[in-house]
Amino acid sequence: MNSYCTATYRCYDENADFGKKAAGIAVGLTVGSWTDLPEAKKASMQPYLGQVVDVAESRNELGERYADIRIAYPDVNFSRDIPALLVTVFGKLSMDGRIKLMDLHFSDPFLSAFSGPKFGMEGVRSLLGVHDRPLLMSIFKSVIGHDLPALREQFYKQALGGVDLIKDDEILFENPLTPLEKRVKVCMEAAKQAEETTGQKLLYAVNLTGPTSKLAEQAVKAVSLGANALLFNVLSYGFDTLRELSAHPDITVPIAAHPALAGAYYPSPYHGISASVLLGKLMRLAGADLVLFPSPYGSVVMPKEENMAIRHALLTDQPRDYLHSSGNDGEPHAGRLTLAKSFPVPSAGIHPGLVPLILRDFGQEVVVNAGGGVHGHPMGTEAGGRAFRQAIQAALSGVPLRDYASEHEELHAAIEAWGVRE
Ligand SMILES: CSCCC(=O)C(=O)COP(=O)(O)O
Repeated sequence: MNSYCTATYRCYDENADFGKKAAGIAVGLTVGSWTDLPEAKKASMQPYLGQVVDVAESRNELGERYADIRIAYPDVNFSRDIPALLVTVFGKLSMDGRIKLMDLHFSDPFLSAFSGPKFGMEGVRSLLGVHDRPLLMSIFKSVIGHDLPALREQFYKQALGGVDLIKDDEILFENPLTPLEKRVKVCMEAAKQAEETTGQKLLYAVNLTGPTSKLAEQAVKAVSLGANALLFNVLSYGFDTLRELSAHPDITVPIAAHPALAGAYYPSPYHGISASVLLGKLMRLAGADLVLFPSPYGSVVMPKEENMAIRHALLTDQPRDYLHSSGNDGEPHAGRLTLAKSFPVPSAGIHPGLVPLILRDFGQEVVVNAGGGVHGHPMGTEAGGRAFRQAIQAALSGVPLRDYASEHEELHAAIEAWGVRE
């Protein structure tokens, strides 16, 4: 029986016959010359022909005419990898007028080729031993041009503040002052030293950079030197690179996906790929254990409904049928598999006064993440981490931040500096 992956597009055009447009896509991105073929040839091409599932015409709030078009693509047309799927459903089409890829549905056979996140949200929690609250991540800031002792100092202060994860800045690449090998060594030493004081485990996501052909080797080396997490700029390398790293048997640490370049894809209503596909479905499918994306509250703002759609894509159960051999009769049997959940990490311009909003929208299934909001704290980096932990505790207890701050000086100072949005 044929199986299909389905793509939904929003296509803007004042005059187009959207039914014709949809048929053109279904044919053009699959068998190509359908209309010119003799009947016998048409019949033999049928299994490879895209199918128009739905065409729903409407107008937006500006009065512009559009249609949501759904096309099913036969799995037989493409190999089971993300590059092949994306080139099929949105390769040439991405350049053909005002059209945006809004959603993707993966067939079970396609999905069965992916293992998804190796750790996922629960795996990350288990590594840290924290299951009853949102996690807190801080970001190295002002690291370019600094040497190893300066980096170590910054790491140590962040760790003492009670954060669960520390990530490199995504713009920290291989450099003579703080090369990855040395960075991992000094930072993991600082993590150990801080743990003696805080009693808290910590993951350090070191930025994996350099030529694509060397990435796996670099990652394995980082892990062998003690790195316990990786940061990866997924969109500059491609989803399949993430999938390879995530599936690599010797890369035994969680991978945090950075959204750098995502703004070139999702913000326009007329072009690109929706945020929930780009930073939700595809990141999870490719194996990101944590996914960073702009929040609706901070300095780089994404509309709330898009944020919630990403959240849904990262967290919702996606049971899938798959075939495996039972080992007894050698026959394939249907089983049930679910991709592990990816931890949502709404980011950019986050400060403690925003924590109640983050928890309201994401519940406990979230990593609160901040760079400037930690290091820019009036009492310093360590106090910055504490202020966030206090804000999380207040929000979990249902206590207004200002009330909680009356007995917690770090939170009080953060609120004085940046205010509260509840
Ligand atoms: C746009 S999401 C990525 C956020 C990020 O990587 C970052 O460095 C944010 O830093 P901030 O000082 O704004 O917390």
